[in-house]
Amino acid sequence: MSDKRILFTGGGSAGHVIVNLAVIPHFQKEGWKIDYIGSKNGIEKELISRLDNVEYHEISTGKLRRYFSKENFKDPFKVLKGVLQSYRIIGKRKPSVIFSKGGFVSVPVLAAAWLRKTPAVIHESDYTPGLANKLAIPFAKKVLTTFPETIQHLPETKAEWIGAVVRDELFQGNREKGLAIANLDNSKPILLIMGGSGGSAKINGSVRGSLDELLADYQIIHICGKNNVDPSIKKEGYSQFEYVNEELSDLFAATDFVLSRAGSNAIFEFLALRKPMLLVPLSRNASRGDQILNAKSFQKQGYAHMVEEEELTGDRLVKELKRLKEEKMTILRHMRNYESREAKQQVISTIKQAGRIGSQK
Ligand SMILES: CC(=O)N[C@H]1[C@@H](OP(=O)(O)OP(=O)(O)OC[C@H]2O[C@@H](n3ccc(=O)[nH]c3=O)[C@H](O)[C@@H]2O)O[C@H](CO)[C@@H](O)[C@@H]1O
Repeated sequence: MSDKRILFTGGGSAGHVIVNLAVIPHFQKEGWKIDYIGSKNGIEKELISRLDNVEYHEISTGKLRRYFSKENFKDPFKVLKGVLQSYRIIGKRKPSVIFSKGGFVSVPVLAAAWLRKTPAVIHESDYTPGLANKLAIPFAKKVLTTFPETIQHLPETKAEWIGAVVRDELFQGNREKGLAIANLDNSKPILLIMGGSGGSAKINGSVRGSLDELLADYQIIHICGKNNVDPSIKKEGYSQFEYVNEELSDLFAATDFVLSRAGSNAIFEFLALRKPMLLVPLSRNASRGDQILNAKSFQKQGYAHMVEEEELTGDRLVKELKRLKEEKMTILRHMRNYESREAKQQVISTIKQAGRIGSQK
């Protein structure tokens, strides 16, 4: 067997795992051994444990909060423990290269990689780098970006724009299967609602408050987030899910329009699949405002309409979703200008180069 070995990290939310899920199968096909460092309870553990032949290692993690909390005093020790644990794992598994998709769990892993002199590559999918990636960049050899504009926020010698990495299987969905899964039909256009991988209370509330008006125009697939399904709502044409794994490609194939948060991975998936979208980015009160930049960039290029969270009311939602339907052809025309670059292949070859393995098989 081959001794090619790679270690992945990234987690906290699905947005920090999905790119790993897209590239891991390619490395597996080429005979690489795969290790993954993640947290004890993060979504990465659940998503990675669904894969065969990936060894998952848990480490202690801290959260980098922008607000006061007693936990802020304990967290530096947890992060330090995470560095020591990662240092031991890297020493034992001896990967030739490490790939990080970001999130808090990745910071100690990258610090340990640097101490072990193991080359590391980071992927940043948002318009501006997140706090975890900012801390980890000094330890990395390369930083790959989804948005071309992100390059200006990164060290020139490390930054490389590669575009969005989308999972292959999302292009292989079947509309009829998707309709059957959601118990819907072809009588009205299908609106898919996704409030990010964790769901959005704000979007869920606005949608449910205007459900009858929305159902007059659309049938709805509502991915609400963990514990957010409301079983008391039983309306024809309205189908709820907590979180979707294998069935996502079929549900996407059944989708005509999208209402979504503006997480980078999700919106590039909708663009690659040519789904006109209305975006409600996470507000500046709850984040560094990266989703607002993601959404503005999409709006500027004609791929999406956008409503800021503070302006979201039931009436506005109904009005904007009617407008989205009316402007479908214009949005699709703009979307045709987007070329889905060979980002995945580029990520893979950059990772291999960083590990000085080149493209040898
Ligand atoms: C609250 C928060 O911190 N959000 C951040 C997080 O978003 P979040 O974790 O929501 O990430 P994204 O929107 O980028 O991606 C979500 C991913 O989960 C997948 N998916 C979602 C629902 C589902 O049921 N099944 C499923 O597979 C989507 O197809 C997509 O690939 O990471 C993104 C990428 O760094 C950032 O832009 C967001 O600001």
